[in-house]
Amino acid sequence: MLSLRPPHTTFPRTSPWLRWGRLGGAAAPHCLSAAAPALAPETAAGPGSVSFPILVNGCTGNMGLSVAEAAVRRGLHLVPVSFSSREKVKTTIQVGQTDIRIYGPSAREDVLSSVADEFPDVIVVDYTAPDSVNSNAELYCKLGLPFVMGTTGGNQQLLYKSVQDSKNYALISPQMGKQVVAFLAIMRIFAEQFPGAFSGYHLEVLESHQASKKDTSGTAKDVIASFEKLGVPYDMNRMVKIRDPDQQLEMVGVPKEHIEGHAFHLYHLTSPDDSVSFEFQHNVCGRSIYAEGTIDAAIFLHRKVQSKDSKRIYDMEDVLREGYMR
Ligand SMILES: NC(=O)C1=CN([C@@H]2O[C@H](COP(=O)(O)OP(=O)(O)OC[C@H]3O[C@@H](n4cnc5c(N)ncnc54)[C@H](OP(=O)(O)O)[C@@H]3O)[C@@H](O)[C@H]2O)C=CC1
Ligand SMILES: O=C(O)C1=N[C@H](C(=O)O)C[C@H](O)C1
Repeated sequence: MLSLRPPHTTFPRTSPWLRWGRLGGAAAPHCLSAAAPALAPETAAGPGSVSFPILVNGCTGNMGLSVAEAAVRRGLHLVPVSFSSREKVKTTIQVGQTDIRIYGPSAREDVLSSVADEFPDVIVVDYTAPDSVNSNAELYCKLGLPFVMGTTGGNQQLLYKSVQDSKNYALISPQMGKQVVAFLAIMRIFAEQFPGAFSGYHLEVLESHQASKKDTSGTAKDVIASFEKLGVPYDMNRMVKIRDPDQQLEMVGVPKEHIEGHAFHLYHLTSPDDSVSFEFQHNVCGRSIYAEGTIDAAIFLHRKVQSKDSKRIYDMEDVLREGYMR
């Protein structure tokens, strides 16, 4: 969403969400409280659709579970194993008709190695934790398991290097939601076409996520990279990260039912003399947009592996451009 205020309006340089809060939520983002309707299996797995094995790592977490459920809805074959960071976890999780067995870290390599033998066309999806990104990716690369990395954080340079060195296939993106992916692409193109167009402007970035989110929004970092090319330097430490549920309800305007799963982002630009301002927002409630996008990504990557495409590393812009996103 882009809003242009009339010139000669002085904006506060901090907390536009607080300003909205004071406006009684008039300009606050709107979220539907009902979850997005699930696709009927018969539609999802209709003629011409693909089916292949998919292993979702991180099924004990919110995204992992949502992706596993979406995989079943879309007619993919859910491999009945997943992993935890905890060694003593004796649990199974039921997704559709499948009981997923959760293994601890010490079993990871053996179990994944058996999966690679048993399901040679498997795609692994990773929704774990920022501090697992690199070690998990290294193992997938070592075993030649193509993977979709939805988990944010970690050492991104090292992540790309692991994939490059191993010649494994991977799709890496901090953002799987189709419309947000399109927004990120537009910002990238905007910056390429008009480098420095916002020189001298001042940028404020606010992001609000569920309290359990450990890292800074990877999506916001991506958008900021475009703003920097547009001429606006930004110190990541200045980003306002809201994790407190009371603030989210009162200041940000997150619907109560989405306090435990939301991603609200606000970018506010002001000209040097405060006479012009821009605001961009993308506000997501729930996780269905990411889960569906992740399945699109897995289908895309599966096709690339099967066709032995010479390109090995992809992002969601590739998926969007090739028309794979629903
Ligand atoms: N790309 C995208 O579009 C999106 C990305 N994300 C990212 O996905 C990640 C997960 O988010 P979310 O599901 O909300 O977080 P959760 O905390 O709900 O889930 C993460 C799960 O990962 C498990 N886990 C942690 N370390 C490991 C490990 N080494 N191996 C296996 N499992 C592990 C944890 O389980 P346990 O305690 O049992 O170890 C936990 O249940 C975050 O980085 C988030 O930023 C989220 C939404 C969209
Ligand atoms: O942890 C989340 O929830 C999300 N993480 C991703 C990110 O860090 O950019 C995507 C979205 O913001 C939801």
